Amino acid sequence: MASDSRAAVARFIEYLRIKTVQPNPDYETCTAYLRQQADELKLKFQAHEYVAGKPVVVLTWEGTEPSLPSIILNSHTDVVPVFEEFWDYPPFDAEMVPTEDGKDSRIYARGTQDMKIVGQCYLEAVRALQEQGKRLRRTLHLVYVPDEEIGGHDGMSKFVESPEFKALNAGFALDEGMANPESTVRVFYGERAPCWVKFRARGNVGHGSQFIENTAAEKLTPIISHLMQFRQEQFDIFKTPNADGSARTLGDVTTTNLTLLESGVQQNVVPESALAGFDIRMTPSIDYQEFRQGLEDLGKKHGVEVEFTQFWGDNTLTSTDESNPFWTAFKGAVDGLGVEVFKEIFPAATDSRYLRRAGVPALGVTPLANAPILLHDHNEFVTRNEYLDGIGFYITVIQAVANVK
Ligand SMILES: CSCC[C@H](NC(C)=O)C(=O)O
Ligand SMILES: [Zn+2]
Ligand SMILES: [Zn+2]
Repeated sequence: MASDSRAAVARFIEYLRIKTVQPNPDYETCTAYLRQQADELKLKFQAHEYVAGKPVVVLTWEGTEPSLPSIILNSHTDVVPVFEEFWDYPPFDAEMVPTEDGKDSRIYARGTQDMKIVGQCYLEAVRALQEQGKRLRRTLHLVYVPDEEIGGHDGMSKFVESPEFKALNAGFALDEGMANPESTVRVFYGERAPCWVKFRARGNVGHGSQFIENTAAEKLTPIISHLMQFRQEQFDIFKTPNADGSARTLGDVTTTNLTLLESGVQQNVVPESALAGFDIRMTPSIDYQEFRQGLEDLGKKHGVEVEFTQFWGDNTLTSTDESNPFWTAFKGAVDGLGVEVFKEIFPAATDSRYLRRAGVPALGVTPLANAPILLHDHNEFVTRNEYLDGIGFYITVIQAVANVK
């Protein structure tokens, strides 16, 4: 833990108060804050703008063996919008509210869980290690990316393609995970891939009182039925326990949701067009290209246009066995802390997918056990002790992975 926990909490609060909220995040103030941190910690500071106004900030602490592949400690700086009227405390004040037993305080702010706690813990862990006079073998790059919450297309996606990224010579990365109401810390070694597909049907029009044939809705209906049936099959699998009796997780199955329906102008007019859009998340064990082809064939069979607005075709997983020395180091460190980890596939999409596809093994971890899942929710909070324990977690874990030989 940091030697001065009061100051560590004050810095977290300062970070939380920066309104990096989509759709107009204040990245300028955020970058100034990170520059200040870099100055205090004597870290090399770089800000790269692959898209104007959307900085990727890299803070570097050189290791004693800088030729070894480095460690990326990644976090995104943006946060999702709020419905302020549903919050008990202003979402960008980071108010500290004592818990009922008086032993802790809740810090309420958008981004506490997702994921400013992680970004600030990295900084505090480096500060504590420096105060202890430690040097690490491998170079650390604390990477602060924009726009993860809207897909990372102008952030991590562009960064991993850049010469600046290649120059980092990264060998391993830590990124975000998710809180766990259970007692274990969730560790994500892969992600489900987004497949966002739209089916647009066009058909005959006419008076709503007639038997019009080949209407747009008539063409779209079997497609919706087909995908709803697939949804049910997967849901049934999800509800069936594993052979060892444990519950399946979302990462084990493919989910399908009908999220867009557009059609119609007036109730007695048969519409010319109808659209159904689905948010499908593919579990990494299926063949993504085959799945995509199946959707294209489905559209063709019913004479309907198919458009993929998002399709992630890579299912690289991070090894969680002895073949990956960073996993061994990570697991040994958390075991030493008495923390039990639960390995999972992340149900949604994070910037880790860009890192894994670029060949950098990544683990997604947010050290919040016995904590409600509040990302994107009203009244998002973490407690002061969770934050301070998080710093302790990273002090141990960062040393372990950065000292891998
Ligand atoms: C396909 S880009 C969208 C990214 C977003 N990420 C999260 C973590 O919510 C999602 O999975 O919906
Ligand atoms: Zn996040
Ligand atoms: Zn998020």
